[in-house]
Amino acid sequence: MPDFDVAVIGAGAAGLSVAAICSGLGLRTALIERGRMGGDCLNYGCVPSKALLAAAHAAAEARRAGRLGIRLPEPEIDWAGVRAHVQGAITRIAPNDSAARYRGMGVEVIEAAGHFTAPDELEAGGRRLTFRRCVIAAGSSPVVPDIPGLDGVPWLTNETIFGLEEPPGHLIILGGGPIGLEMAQAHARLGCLVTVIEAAPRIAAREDEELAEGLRAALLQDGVTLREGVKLARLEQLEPDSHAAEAGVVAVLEDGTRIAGTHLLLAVGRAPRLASLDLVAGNVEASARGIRTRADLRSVSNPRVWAVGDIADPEGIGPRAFTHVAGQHAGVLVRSMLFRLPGTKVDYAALPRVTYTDPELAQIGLTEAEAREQGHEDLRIHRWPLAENDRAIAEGRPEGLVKLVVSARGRLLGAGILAPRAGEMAGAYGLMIGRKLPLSALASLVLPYPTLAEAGKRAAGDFYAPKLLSPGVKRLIGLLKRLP
Ligand SMILES: Cc1cc2nc3c(=O)[nH]c(=O)nc-3n(C[C@H](O)[C@H](O)[C@H](O)COP(=O)(O)OP(=O)(O)OC[C@H]3O[C@@H](n4cnc5c(N)ncnc54)[C@H](O)[C@@H]3O)c2cc1C
Ligand SMILES: NC(=O)c1ccc[n+]([C@@H]2O[C@H](COP(=O)([O-])OP(=O)(O)OC[C@H]3O[C@@H](n4cnc5c(N)ncnc54)[C@H](O)[C@@H]3O)[C@@H](O)[C@H]2O)c1
Repeated sequence: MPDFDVAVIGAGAAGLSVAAICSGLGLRTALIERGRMGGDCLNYGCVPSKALLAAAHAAAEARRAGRLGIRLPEPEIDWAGVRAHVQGAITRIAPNDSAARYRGMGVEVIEAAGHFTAPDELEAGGRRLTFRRCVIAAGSSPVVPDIPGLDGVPWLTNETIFGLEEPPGHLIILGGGPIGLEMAQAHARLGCLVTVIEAAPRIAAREDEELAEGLRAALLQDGVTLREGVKLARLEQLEPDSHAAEAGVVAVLEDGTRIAGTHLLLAVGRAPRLASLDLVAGNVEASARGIRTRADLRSVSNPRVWAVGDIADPEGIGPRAFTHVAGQHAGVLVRSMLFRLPGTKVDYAALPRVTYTDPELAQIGLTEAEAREQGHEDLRIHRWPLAENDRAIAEGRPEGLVKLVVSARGRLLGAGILAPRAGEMAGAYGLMIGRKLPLSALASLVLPYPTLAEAGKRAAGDFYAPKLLSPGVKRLIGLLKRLP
């Protein structure tokens, strides 16, 4: 008889969801965590980043109130107050993820590092435990790139930046993906100089080019300096002298430009946390992208093992590092591991992602470029600019757009939104794509007026406009008007 029905390694978003479900279904469940309960999302990711952005956006609202005829003085940034807000948000949410709460649910929480000792056995905190099923939910950590000089300079990652006691004078950010861009706007709006260095030709390289263009304009407006399509040659230590008030870092670019900053943030991607798990002992195959699993998240090599969250690499398509994907994975596990339903698969067709800048950039399903790469032909692209949306105009925020990627037969493949709080609009598009609803469902939806969401409905309506206004329909109306 194994000690546990299910042993979960990692108490981040993925592991917590799995442990709660398993224990709720009456399984003897162990949850092994070596760091802080709640993992990255609560402690070093989503929660502190969104809390910091909220403070930054409040400062920006005050600065742009002049657009509405309200003149406010330049806001004073109380960094200690901002930090208290960020830490307060973590503290307020932490009880939901706490060891005490999970023990109360009947989960055996082991606060130690865990690793395999055999295909059906783990060691954690000096204790050996056997399991029927093991779920690896050990997450990912920031990539530390191999850059000459990095060893000799101080640097930050998402694990350390939220702990800064003073605001950075000049924050240099390596990487213009979601972490880099959210942190760039947050710090710029809180009064720091910010330079983003992005090796790819443009920031937000994965996002739709038109939407990313609008985001770029917003960041430039906030005073962020963007260096795109340029590589970092090396880093040098900046000693304090009569010119530089503070010690710091000099980023030397391949084109010879030297950028002196007080702090350096690494935001160049994530790597799965495989090293400490002793996967060989567990007969668990992995690659640099994560634990290799089948579409139902079961390990390809050890049938007792599953992987969820950032560390999972289902069918070689690579991880999708989002908290809502961790939740989706937990749902897949219920069907595949617990109920043994055949044919269960992860499905990312309707997956949303949001960069929580202002405006937010939300993408649900495929971008236009992704749809073309996947071989979809005869695509219809329908846009509606916020400049044509009454609510956006009334609120003085007419920058942004909704862009729909539609098949010739009227099936929504993807939706991109650049708008304030765009993420709040993602749900309807996820439902449309996930449930394969025809575009007419969106075009005929009655939405409250005036809302930003109407922009999507207008874009969908555009698909039908040529058919509605066709000569045939006009002829039919001409005939019908003669009827009494
Ligand atoms: C700055 C930032 C902002 C983000 N913002 C968002 C956002 O707004 N929205 C969104 O959806 N996603 C966001 N993400 C991504 C999101 O945080 C991750 O996708 C999510 O946290 C992954 O959850 P996880 O459970 O897979 O991993 P993690 O949260 O990393 O949890 C894994 C846990 O396993 C533990 N662990 C590792 N190895 C062992 C071991 N050997 N023994 C015991 N314990 C171990 C770790 O200590 C950790 O607590 C953000 C990420 C970052 C970095
Ligand atoms: N709002 C959200 O949901 C949110 C927020 C933050 C992070 N996340 C998750 O975390 C993941 C990681 O985010 P990220 O921004 O670190 O990674 P990323 O992989 O999304 O982006 C990293 C960027 O760094 C660039 N880069 C790589 N090496 C470089 C170098 N040496 N010099 C300059 N640029 C370089 C890449 O071209 C890329 O644009 C995201 O993909 C996402 O899944 C989500």
